[in-house]
Amino acid sequence: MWMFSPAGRTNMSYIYVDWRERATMTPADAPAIETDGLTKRYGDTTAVSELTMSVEQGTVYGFLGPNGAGKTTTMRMLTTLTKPTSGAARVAGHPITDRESVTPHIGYLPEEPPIYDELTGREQLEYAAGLRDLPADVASERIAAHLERFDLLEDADRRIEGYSKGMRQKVGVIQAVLHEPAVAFLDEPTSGLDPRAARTMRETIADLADQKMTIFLSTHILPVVDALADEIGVLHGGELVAQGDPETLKSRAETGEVRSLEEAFLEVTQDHGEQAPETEPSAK
Ligand SMILES: Nc1ncnc2c1ncn2[C@@H]1O[C@H](COP(=O)(O)OP(=O)(O)OP(=O)(O)O)[C@@H](O)[C@H]1O
Repeated sequence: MWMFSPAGRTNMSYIYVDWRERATMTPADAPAIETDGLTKRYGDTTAVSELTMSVEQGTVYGFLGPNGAGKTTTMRMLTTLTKPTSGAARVAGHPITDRESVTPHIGYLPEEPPIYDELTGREQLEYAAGLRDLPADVASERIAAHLERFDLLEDADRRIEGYSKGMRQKVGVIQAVLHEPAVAFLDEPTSGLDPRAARTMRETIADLADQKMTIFLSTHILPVVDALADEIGVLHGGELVAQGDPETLKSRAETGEVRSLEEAFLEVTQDHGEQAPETEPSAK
């Protein structure tokens, strides 16, 4: 269980009292995520091809790729929502074929957060907490703290049907991490957020990682990845075409020259001629 520090939102520091419970869910030496030849085909389309990767516990993994690269398909396989055609993966130490074992340890923010228009924000989060069997007192404390952090307290008792896209996104993210999963899969978490909310989101992700939650972060906003990721993987045409820590990816092996993450991204994905990714702010 966690709570805000007495200084509240101003110093943005969470205090997680009970993170050990989460940390022990994954065997101490097991990677948070490991895949071996993970492949998904839809008819003639190979969405993900022979993906082999490993993500350490308590790290932020930036998962990049142009549109159609296979990022969502990968996340859907790792969150047990779709079955691989071949290959294997373990999340939090459990094989993804064992859905019941994996799901208690993961949270997922998909592109469209699964929320109900007819509920209020607070009811939606209480519902999500109930699905995760959180005790009511723990749930209400966490919900209140998250709502405050994301500046949603005033709107918490309004129906979601009247929420903006950004407010929906905030609810979606909160419900993905409310149960303090070992691994959170976040697909474009800053989507629709204004600059202040986007900053809160980045700080929240950093805090969660500090408290040993593994964050699998997919976004086209490269500065967010540059700021947060311990490791980056670039998917292209379903294949992992580059992997490493941000500094290694940005330095050109031959010359040692350091380029921006955007330049590195464009270079490793240039063969197939995709457009430049969305950036924040625009690079030139
Ligand atoms: N249910 C499906 N049926 C058929 N093809 C699919 C399906 N889901 C994804 N694909 C195909 O798989 C490929 C990878 O799609 P995916 O949505 O995983 O990419 P992405 O990297 O998440 O893209 P974006 O950045 O645009 O969200 C694409 O060619 C897509 O058309």
